[in-house]
Amino acid sequence: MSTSMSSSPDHFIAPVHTPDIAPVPVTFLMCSPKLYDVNYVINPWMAGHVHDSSRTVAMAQWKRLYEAVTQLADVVLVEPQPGSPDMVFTANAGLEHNGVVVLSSFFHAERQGEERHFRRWFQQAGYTVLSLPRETPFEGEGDALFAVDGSRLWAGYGPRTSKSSHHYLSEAWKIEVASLHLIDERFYHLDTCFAPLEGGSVLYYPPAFDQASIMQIEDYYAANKRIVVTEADALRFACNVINIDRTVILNEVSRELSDQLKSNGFRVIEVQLSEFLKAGGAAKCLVMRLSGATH
Ligand SMILES: NC(=O)NCCC[C@H](N)C(=O)O
Repeated sequence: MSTSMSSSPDHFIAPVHTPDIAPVPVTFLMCSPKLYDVNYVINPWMAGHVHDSSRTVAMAQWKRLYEAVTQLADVVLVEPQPGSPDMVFTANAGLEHNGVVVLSSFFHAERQGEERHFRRWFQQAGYTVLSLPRETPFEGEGDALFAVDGSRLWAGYGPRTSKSSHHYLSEAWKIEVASLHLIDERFYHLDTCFAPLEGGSVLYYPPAFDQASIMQIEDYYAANKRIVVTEADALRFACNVINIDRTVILNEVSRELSDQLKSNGFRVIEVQLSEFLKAGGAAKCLVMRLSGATH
């Protein structure tokens, strides 16, 4: 079922139909890099890398990530589509919770073509799909992350997602949304600089946020629960982690950070993802968390 959100938040109608989806522990949506390329520049990472990535190397790196994820969770695949080279970054397809997907409304025209492919996939899989107006950019899980206890949604805004989209997210799941302002173009999505982790800790790079946002993060997470990432590790996409129970899967990071994660009780799996960094993404961008799927 597809439901369209009206252009005015006042007229937003919450979904009335949630399909029966058999719950599975955790499922991730991934997309093969068969058609991956850096074709345009919509973030600072892509500058200087147009057509500079190797699809062969990207495929080998993606397969290692796929294998690591499938050891711990189910993976479902969406078919890559010609003309959508960034589709491999399925985190940006939308945000799903309880069988409801709020579909992304991409800021850049270069990625807007992905929307119909992801919409079709979610509809065929039985999700209720909600759409945002074109003038309300929202980039899915790239900019919206649930607190691990589900008590709130952390949502980024600034370079891509608009703050006005957060109201829709709050309405979709009747959940408190904490809005965080991203102020560094290199960290243009929330999932490039912030990761709530199992056990109630958080991995983050403070300079990516304005002061009010840092205060919100620090009000929520006690000092001993905050794992602050250095700029060098942030630039290795250290915050871009796939967290499944006590395991974190991420790009190669410093020994210090890896040891810190281990001393916080995490098993650390590092997968080299250099080809995807050229487009501005890493481990977490390459998966979308789903609470249920029909196939
Ligand atoms: N950070 C993410 O969640 N995804 C990476 C998206 C990379 C893509 N080239 C983009 O700029 O939208």
